[in-house]
Amino acid sequence: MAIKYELIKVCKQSGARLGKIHTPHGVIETPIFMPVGTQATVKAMTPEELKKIEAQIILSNTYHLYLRPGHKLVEKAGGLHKFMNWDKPILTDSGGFQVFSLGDLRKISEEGVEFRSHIDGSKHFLSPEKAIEIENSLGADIIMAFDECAPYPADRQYVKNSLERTTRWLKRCIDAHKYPERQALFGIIQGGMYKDLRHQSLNEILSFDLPGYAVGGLSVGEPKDLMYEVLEYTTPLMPKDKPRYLMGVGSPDCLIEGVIRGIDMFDCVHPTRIGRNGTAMTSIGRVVIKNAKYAEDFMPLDPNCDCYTCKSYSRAYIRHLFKAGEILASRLVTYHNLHFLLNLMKEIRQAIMEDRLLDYRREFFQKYGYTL
Ligand SMILES: O=c1[nH]cnc2cc3nc(NCCN4CCOCC4)[nH]c3cc12
Repeated sequence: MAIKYELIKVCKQSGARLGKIHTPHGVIETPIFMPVGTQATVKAMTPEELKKIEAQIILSNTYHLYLRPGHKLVEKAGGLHKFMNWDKPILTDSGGFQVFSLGDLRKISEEGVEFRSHIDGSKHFLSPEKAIEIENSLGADIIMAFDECAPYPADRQYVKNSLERTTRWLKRCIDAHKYPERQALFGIIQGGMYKDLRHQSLNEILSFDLPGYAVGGLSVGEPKDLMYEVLEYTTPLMPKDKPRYLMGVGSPDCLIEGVIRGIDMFDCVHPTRIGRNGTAMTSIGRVVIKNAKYAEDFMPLDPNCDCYTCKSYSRAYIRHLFKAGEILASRLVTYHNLHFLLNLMKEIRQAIMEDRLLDYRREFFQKYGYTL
């Protein structure tokens, strides 16, 4: 088996789970947040810095690496781990989501999707077989099936047709997968915001015995409460002995709410993307550092944080770096934001261990300024 999920404990206060995923590149403690390294780098971070903040697994994008530098080149380099000098677990998505959201989508058919590259406009075709070929070349420990993430909103019939095609595509992914013993293929549950369609997709995807499953089709612009509602009638029907991955999530409140609803794995570009724009996630809410009010503020970004950025620099200095267009600006706030989310997950794991996750949520929300 490419990976083994070990369920350690279920929180008495909620559906939250504490677990471990054993992979060929090491163990992942769940619930976990996966920093996104789209083009074989978590932007502005070195692998050593990622290890310093205790990142346990990172995500890379198949669509981007196929277009540039090409999956065959990465394979020649010895695979993604060697190419990017990251010896811990890696997860790659299948590229489907990026094609729908980035590429100039030309047409979608039973065979796959034809699109133009967002880099040079060149024409390409991605199918379940092609996606798996690319992911096999990249060599990630966990690879995602080629699916369609239905847009939001979308009408019932479209969502039904789309989820049924995603199921047919999953079968083709399984048949095309060359290394099931060392790369764990996860299926992705679709079904939009329709309870009956979610259950149909769940039954179809779970009919394939896979090492893990993702909840797709969420974090696509729907209200957060709607996302929580879909999770409430989806995760309880997922296998307890397999990891559950909520794709594209997210912000601190969504991470806590997702864990409470039984999710084990999360990824989002949020902390790194807003970090590069100078927005810091702190224990007392967001700090938009370019704001003039920080010009002579010699406090750390987050007075309650013990990360390198917060121990070494002031808000005034970091604001100066952004105003001066210095590269270090992005690095310091990215470093802090990732540390903030990874530390949040560590505190969540501790709260599950002590059966006090709902208390933790209340305390965090009060400090962070969320409303329950
Ligand atoms: O069904 C899916 N299948 C395969 N990959 C996905 C990736 C996904 N990513 C999001 N949301 C990401 C939303 N981001 C939030 C931050 O800003 C960029 C977009 N939702 C997603 C759904 C899927």
